[in-house]
Amino acid sequence: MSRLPRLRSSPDPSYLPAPSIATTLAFSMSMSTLGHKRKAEDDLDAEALDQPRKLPAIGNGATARPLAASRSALNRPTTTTGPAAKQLSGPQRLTRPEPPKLSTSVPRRTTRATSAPPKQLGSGSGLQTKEFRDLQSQVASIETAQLANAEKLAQTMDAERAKVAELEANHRALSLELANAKSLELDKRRELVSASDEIEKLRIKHAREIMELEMEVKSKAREARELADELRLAKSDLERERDSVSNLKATLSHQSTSHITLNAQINALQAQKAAMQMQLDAVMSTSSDRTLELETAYRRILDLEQDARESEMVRRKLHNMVQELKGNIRVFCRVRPVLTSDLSPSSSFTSSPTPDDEEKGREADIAFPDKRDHKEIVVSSSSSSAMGSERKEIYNFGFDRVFAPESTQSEVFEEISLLAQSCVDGYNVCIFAYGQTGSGKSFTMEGGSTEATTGMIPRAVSQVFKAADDLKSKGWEYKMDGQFLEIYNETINDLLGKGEFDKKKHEIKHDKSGTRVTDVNVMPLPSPASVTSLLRVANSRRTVAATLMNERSSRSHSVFTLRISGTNTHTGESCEGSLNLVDLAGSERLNSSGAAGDKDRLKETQNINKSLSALGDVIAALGEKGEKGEKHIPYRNSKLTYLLQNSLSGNSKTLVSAGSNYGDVSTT
Ligand SMILES: Nc1ncnc2c1ncn2[C@@H]1O[C@H](COP(=O)(O)OP(=O)(O)OP(=O)(O)O)[C@@H](O)[C@H]1O
Repeated sequence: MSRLPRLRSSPDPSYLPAPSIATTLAFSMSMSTLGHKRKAEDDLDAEALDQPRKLPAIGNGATARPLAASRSALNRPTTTTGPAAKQLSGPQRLTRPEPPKLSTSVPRRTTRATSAPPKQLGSGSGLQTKEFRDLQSQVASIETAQLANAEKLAQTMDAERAKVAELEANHRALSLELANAKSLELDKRRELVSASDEIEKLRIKHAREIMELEMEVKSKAREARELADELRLAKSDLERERDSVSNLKATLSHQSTSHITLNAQINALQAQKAAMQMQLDAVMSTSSDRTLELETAYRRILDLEQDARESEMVRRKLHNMVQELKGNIRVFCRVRPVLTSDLSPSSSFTSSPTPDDEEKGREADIAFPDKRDHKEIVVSSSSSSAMGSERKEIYNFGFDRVFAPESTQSEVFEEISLLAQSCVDGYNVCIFAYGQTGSGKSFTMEGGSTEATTGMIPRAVSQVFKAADDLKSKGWEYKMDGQFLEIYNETINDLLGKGEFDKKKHEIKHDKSGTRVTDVNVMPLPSPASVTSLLRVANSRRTVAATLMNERSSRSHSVFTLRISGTNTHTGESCEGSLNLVDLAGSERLNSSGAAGDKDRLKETQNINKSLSALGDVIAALGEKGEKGEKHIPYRNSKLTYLLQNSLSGNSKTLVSAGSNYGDVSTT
């Protein structure tokens, strides 16, 4: 910023007042005193010229005038001629004025003294005259000198007047210059005022700029802080990046090693590939032969599949023939082992005779003499006569198969498994578990909790699923559905339903599509596991109504029916079979069941016996029909036989597993 001259409120000592005319005259008159000062002023002026020019203080009056202006006026070139011009052309020469001479009036006074000499001289001696003359001569010389001086003075006066005139001219010039200077000063003052305004504006602007700059500085400081934070973050990022770079470098070096290893492996593999390519070429060269062979084999497979389908049909026929030869109705006898519970005083084991045995006064024993075919069972009983002699009776029973107490579930199932295959082949199969309460019917049908004791129902179901799966390769696809019914007092209950027992009326319908029971749940069974869950549901539904010997489950027939429908996608054949697994109600006698004195139990037992004898009649009639041809089969005599009509008639297979314990063999 440019430095402007400072305004002054008081006159600066370096400024001299402008000389007035009077002072100029006085100045001229006292030149001698100024002579020695002139040098100093010149020096001062020279010094002032060297100094930076200063402006007079505003309001100091027009009298204040810088000497420099006067000097410059004096130094200004002029066209004036004459002595003044000569003086003005250079620095003015100031001369010491002569001392003032005596005025001309003095000689006039002297002349008057000559004409009238002092009275003292007139009365004196010659000496005094001489002195007087001397004095006169002196006066004369003085007067001469005075005259000379007066002339000189006149000349001087003229000179001074000329000087005065010159000074007056100077004065006028200076006044003019002063006026010019004043107007210049006014201009300057105006300039100064405008400059002051401008300065003020600049100050305000400057202050605003300072403020803006301060704000900018603050924002810059904030930015700097933010940048510092960012820098810190960037540094930490950089550190992390450095770490990761070092890790990457380590990984890279590791990868480089791996790369080298891989390159080596690639080279080895390429060599291997080349070798394999050669092998491939060799193989390709023989592939056409192989393709031909494959086509031949494919045709052969098609032929074999056709053969297999035909064989399957043959197998079905043969299988059925075998089953028929074995007998469409078969009866097994299974004697369960003695249990610890049988050894209790109330047990029916031989060591503790049943009321019937005691009634007859005899003990029963069982033997299995047919060790090869297992078809015979011998029951012997001994009794004492009234005379005290012992009488022994022996009964021989023949069955399609006898299972001794030590027989396992899998051995029993071996005889049944072929019937499961018959179901898949489109035949109806009925397997009955018959016997007294506790003779092992449920054990045989449902089994125990271990794999070894798994019963016939789960095994048969698994077998059916397996057989269906095996036939898939021959184009057969099967669909399975299941239902579980209970017949109690000649009333049908749905064990898969939700309603109360004995309330809902279910009717049995026979039509072309098969047997159907109204309002019962038929569940799709996609896997053996779904059958297991179905059995669990059914068991949880079975009502517990205790009798003297067992529960309601023992006093009702339960019928599990698995319906199998299959279609052959290759041949378009279809078949429908069913597997009925029936756990019959206990076949105990009225007096042994304890039902004789109980009206409800009596009705229960009568219904059980009626339905069991109806089943016996139907089976017997079916057997006779096979031998003699047409015969009426009394299916309608019980709900059970009517329900199973389709599964007992025609080419159906029926198996009765008669369960027994030692004490009850005679009843079986
Ligand atoms: N072959 C066997 N091996 C071992 N235990 C058996 C056998 N048969 C039956 N049992 C056992 O005998 C008892 C009675 O069997 P189970 O309940 O099967 O008779 P049930 O004839 O079905 O009786 P209910 O008519 O009351 O149902 C059960 O504890 C069962 O485990």
